[in-house]
Amino acid sequence: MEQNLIFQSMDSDSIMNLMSRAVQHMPIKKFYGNQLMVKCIYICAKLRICENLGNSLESKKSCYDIAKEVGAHGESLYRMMRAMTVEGFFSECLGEGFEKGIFQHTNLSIQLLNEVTRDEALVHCGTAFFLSWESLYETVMTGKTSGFKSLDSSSLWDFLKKNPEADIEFTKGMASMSTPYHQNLVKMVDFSRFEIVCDVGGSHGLLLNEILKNYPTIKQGLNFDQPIVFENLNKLGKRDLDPRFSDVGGNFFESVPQADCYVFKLVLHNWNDDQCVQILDNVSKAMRENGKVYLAEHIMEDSVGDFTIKKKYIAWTDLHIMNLLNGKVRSKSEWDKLISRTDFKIDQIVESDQELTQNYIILSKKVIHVTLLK
Ligand SMILES: C[S@@+](CC[C@H](N)C(=O)[O-])C[C@H]1O[C@@H](n2cnc3c(N)ncnc32)[C@H](O)[C@@H]1O
Repeated sequence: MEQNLIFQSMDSDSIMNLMSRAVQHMPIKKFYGNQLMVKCIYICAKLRICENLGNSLESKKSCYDIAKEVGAHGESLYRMMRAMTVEGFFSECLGEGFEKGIFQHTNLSIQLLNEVTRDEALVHCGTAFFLSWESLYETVMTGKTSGFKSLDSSSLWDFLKKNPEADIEFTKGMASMSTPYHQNLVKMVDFSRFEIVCDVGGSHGLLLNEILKNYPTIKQGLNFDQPIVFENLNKLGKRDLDPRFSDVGGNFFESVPQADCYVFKLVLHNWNDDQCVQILDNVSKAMRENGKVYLAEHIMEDSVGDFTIKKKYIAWTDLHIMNLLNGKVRSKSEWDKLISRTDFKIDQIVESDQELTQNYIILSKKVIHVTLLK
């Protein structure tokens, strides 16, 4: 009420000045549009708007021509791209000699020409992740993972099972996000003494394939995941895989194949402690003598000091996993507590010196001393 009276006594220029100063003094407002940009980026990735615009920073094209080629509605696409220019994503060619709706790339939009970046954008900005945030309120209020409820499914995996297109986007996105770290992960530890290596929840199988390429003495590589993942993956065509590589479909809550080395990359962080104990019990039952388990995971650290890219990534990943997957990014003491409930002990933690590569938590079976009583 009081504020309205102030506005009434001011001319419109002063009101604009006041408003723009308010925005400057309230940096909180810069976050409000993030969800809109996420959706716009998803649409650009999905419809390959950026490739259609051209393959260099100099390329220019009418959004109405793009709309025709991708089957979108011209004026709506124009208004979406115009809004994105405000965030520096595309620039609109304005002024003499330009008809309405001609756009040019910027340093942001050009990034979506990269297939890996596009795959990541499709997952991060895609339906499953986007909708799941709708239930964060419930997760925070109840302490129970609720993100999947917004997907009208009993879990993320159930949603992916029902939506083959989203499942393929998820698997391709995981492959794109994983690949940059494979070289480090293969070299950080020595897999040469193992005969059968099983990548549990191996999805696309690219890490296992890299392990096989680097360790010629390994006899067999088993890529273990849900059967539906391989069904969908194989629809994309033949994969370029080592002859020792094979996909094995199954459910790690029931059993895992026999092997002497088990790799789990970004798998146990998706599950709560009880579920992890159940999975590791199945590994314990199947593991050959002197076997080892390699958990490739991020480790939660105290948030003292600078907020590095790694800390930011881990903090958001943890929240995302809490809301959607019933898991967490565990600290060293949380790993100690969890592993103490299993047949395993932690042999060693091999920390990566590369900012976003996971660390290895290496497990072997506890030695059980049996005292024979006479
Ligand atoms: C976050 S992805 C990790 C994929 C891969 N390890 C990577 O880092 O790129 C988790 C994987 O666990 C698989 N998974 C989920 N539930 C499973 C189950 N019950 N049995 C076997 N695999 C499962 C998913 O299909 C998915 O491929």
